[in-house]
Order: sequence, then structure tokens, then C-alpha cells
Amino acid sequence: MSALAIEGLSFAAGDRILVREVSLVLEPGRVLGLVGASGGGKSLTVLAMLGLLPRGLRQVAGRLRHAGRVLDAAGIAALRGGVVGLVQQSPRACFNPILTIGRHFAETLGRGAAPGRAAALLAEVGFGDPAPLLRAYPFQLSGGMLQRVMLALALARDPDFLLADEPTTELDLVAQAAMLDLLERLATRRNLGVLLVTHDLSVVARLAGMVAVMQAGCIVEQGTVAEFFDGPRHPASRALLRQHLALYGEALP
Ligand SMILES: Nc1ncnc2c1ncn2[C@@H]1O[C@H](COP(=O)(O)OP(=O)(O)OP(=O)(O)O)[C@@H](O)[C@H]1O
Repeated sequence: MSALAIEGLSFAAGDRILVREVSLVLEPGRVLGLVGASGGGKSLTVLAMLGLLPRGLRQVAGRLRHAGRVLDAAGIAALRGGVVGLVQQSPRACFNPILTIGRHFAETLGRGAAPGRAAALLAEVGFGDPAPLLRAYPFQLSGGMLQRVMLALALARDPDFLLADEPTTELDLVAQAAMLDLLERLATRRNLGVLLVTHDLSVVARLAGMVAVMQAGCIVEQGTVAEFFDGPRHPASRALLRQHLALYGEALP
């Protein structure tokens, strides 16, 4: 397993460029935080890493590279088929309300899955007694539980990389802390390369080794988390850090 990268990627809607020449590298066992103000292009960049473009958008430049090779359409489809797992912000919106959790696993795992595989995945994300959960419907679970189930589904094909787009935003504080612990443990145990989109710099400080800052469709700063917190260079980075420190009653040095 080696790096997954987007290189010089640009997307447009009509003639409006939404994401401009973005380059990011995910490496095994490393967490890259992607931060920035709302509307900056973070979610589109996550979709770009999966080769998925929302309808109406077109790629105008750039490429995806995995293990040193530039990916063609078949390579990108293979990424979605197993190399990369995705966890999104709104767990409830990602489940079909009329299917049990067990059916969601059956559809993701396919016919050849080993018996007990779904239960093992649920145990891996911290459910002590998975059997009743497999019979449950999404509405019977809390947001925090559903988010962990979504993570278990994202791990079903043993991905090398995990893309997590605001995975804690809709959770209460207790569930947020549990989700972060879990992500940290799984990334280490499975040696996952993680792209973690968040608006919360404490999440970055806690989990990420590297951070990239996005503003108006561009990466304006990228470096280690220590560099970012010690001396952010770009005004957008300084603004983010200032907001964060204000929450904690501190000033920017
Ligand atoms: N399908 C689409 N068609 C046209 N414009 C879009 C589409 N999806 C997103 N955009 C625009 O692209 C820009 C970047 O959106 P994106 O959702 O990636 O930002 P973000 O940084 O993830 O914001 P947030 O933190 O609010 O999720 C925004 O201006 C958004 O309105």
C-alpha cells in the first residue's frame, strides 16, 4: 500500500471554478486534517478523492494517483470499490430508513461475505453486542451509534484510506469524543491514511499530523500541525486559529 494523491485538481460549475489546482497526499498511517471556512471547497475535494463529481460539475484539470500510478476511469472505480472508505457528516441521511442495519451490511459486503463479518465489523467500532443491532432499523439508533455503524460499513472492504467529512459535527459532545477515540484507534490499528475534514481545530490538534487550509477553492497553506499552531502564515489560517483561540479565551501569539 502506498500514497493516494490528488494533483492539481480543478473543478468548475459552468465557467465558475469551484476548486482550483488542489494537491493533497494521503499516506498510510497518517491523518491529514482539511480545514477552512464554509464553502471553501472541502467537501468537493473529498468527493474528488473518490473520483466523484456532483452533477453539473466538471473536472477541468488534474489527476488522481495511487501507489505511484495515475488512475484511469477503471482505477478510479476500483478506489470506490474498496481502496477508499467514506464517512460523511449526516449519518441518518446515509441510511435507507426501511432497511435494517443487517441489510445495509449485506448490500455492502455482497453474497460472498463470511458469516459473522458484519458482527465483527460492528464489534470493531465498539458495539459489544452486535446481534440485536443487525436487526434494528436506522431510526432506532442514536446519531452517534449510526455514525459508528457508517464507519463499520466504510471499513467493510478493508480500505487503505478513509475519508471523513465532518464526522463529528452532528454529534453531541460525548458521542464526538467517542468517535474521535475510535477514529484514532482504527487509523493506527489498520494503518489507514485518513483525510479528516473538520471545522474544529481541536479535532485537528488531537488527531492529525498534517493540516491543509482551504479558502475559496484553493489550498492556501499546508504543513505539520505543530507548524500550523505555532505560526500560521496565511491570513485565512490566522483567522481560523484566532477564532479557535477566542473560544478558549487565548490570543494569537
Ligand atoms: N453540485 C454543485 N453545483 C454547483 N456548486 C456547488 C456544488 N456543490 C458545491 N458547490 C459550491 O462549491 C463551493 C464549495 O463547496 P463545498 O461544499 O465543497 O465547501 P465546504 O468547504 O465543504 O463547505 P462546508 O464547510 O460548508 O461543508 C461552494 O461555493 C458551493 O456552493
